[in-house]
Amino acid sequence: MPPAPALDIRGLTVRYGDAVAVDDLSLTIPRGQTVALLGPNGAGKSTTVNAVLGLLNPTAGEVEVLGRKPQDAVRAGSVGAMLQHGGLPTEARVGEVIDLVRRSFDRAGQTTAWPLEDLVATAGIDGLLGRPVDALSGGQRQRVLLALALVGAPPLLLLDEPTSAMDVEGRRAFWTTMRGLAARGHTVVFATHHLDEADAVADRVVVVAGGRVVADGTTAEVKAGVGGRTISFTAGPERRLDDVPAVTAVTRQGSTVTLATADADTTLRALLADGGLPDLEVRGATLEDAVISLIAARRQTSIGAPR
Ligand SMILES: Nc1ncnc2c1ncn2[C@@H]1O[C@H](COP(=O)(O)OP(=O)(O)OP(=O)(O)O)[C@@H](O)[C@H]1O
Repeated sequence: MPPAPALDIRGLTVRYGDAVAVDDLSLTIPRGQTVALLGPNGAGKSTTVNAVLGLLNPTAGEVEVLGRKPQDAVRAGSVGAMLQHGGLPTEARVGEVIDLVRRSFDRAGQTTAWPLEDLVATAGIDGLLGRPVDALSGGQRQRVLLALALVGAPPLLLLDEPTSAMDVEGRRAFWTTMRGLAARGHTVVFATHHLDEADAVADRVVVVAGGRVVADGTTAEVKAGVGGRTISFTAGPERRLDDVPAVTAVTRQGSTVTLATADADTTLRALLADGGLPDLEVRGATLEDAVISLIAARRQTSIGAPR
C-alpha cells in the first residue's frame, strides 16, 4: 500500500458562531511537496493550519496527518509548526529553551532530537544561544521558533507566515534552509503574503478565499489560469489610449504606459497601427496578478451567495 499522504483534509468546515472561517475545504498533499497557502487576510489559512495541528475541533470534516489523527501525529513528533503567535518562555536563554525541547524529544523515545550543531546551523541561530529570549529581534525570534519546529526532524513542517519579521537576507537564508529540507524529503506547507517567495519556493500553490480553495496547481498553472498579459511601452501624453481593444486597465507613470489586456494580439495590432511602441515589453501574469484576480472573482461570486 502506498504511504498515507502528508496531509489529507476532507470537507473541513470551521465556524465561529455565525461566521464561517473554513468552508468545506478539501486538500491532499503528498509527502515531499512544498506547498504555499495563499489568500487575503481572513481567508482561513491559519484556521486550516490550526485544524491540521489538532488545535481546534472542526465543525465538520476530517483531517488526517501522515495517516493519523492530528493530535496523534503531533504527539508522535511528526509535525513541526511555526505559528503566527508562537510563544517562547520569557526569562530564559535561547539555548535553555532549545535544550529543554530537545530533551523532551529524547525522553519520548519515539523521535531522536536533531543533532544540536546541525540544528543551530540549519535554523541560522548561531550566536543566539546565550541570548535571553526577551532580547531577540522579531526576525531572530522567528529563527528560534524555526529551530524549535525542527527539533524532532519532523517529516511535516507547517509554517504560518514564517518570514513576516525577517529582513531580506534572513528570508533568503530561511528559504535556502527550506529547500534543503524539501530535498531531504520533508513536506513543507507554509502560509504567506509574500507571493514572490511562494513563486520561488513552492512546488504547488493553493489559493484560499472565503474559506475555500479557489485555485490549486503549480505556480505556472495558476498564472496561466489568469490568461491576461501586461504590455508596457513609452509614450507621450498626446497618445490616446482610451479605446484600444481588449484593454482592461491603463496606468501611466511618467512616460511609461502599462496596459493590462485580455487579448495581447488584438491590443498589439491596434497599438502598432496607431504608431510606434518604443521600449515595448510584454509579460504574462505574475503570481500576484493571478492571486488578485482569483480573489476578486471569488468576491464577485460570493456577493449575495448564501454561506
Ligand atoms: N478564534 C476566533 N474566533 C472568531 N473568529 C475567528 C477566530 N479565529 C479566526 N476567526 C475568523 O476566521 C476567519 C479566518 O481567519 P484566519 O486567521 O484563518 O485567516 P488567515 O487566512 O490566516 O488570515 P491572515 O492572512 O490575516 O493571517 C477570519 O474572518 C477571522 O476573523
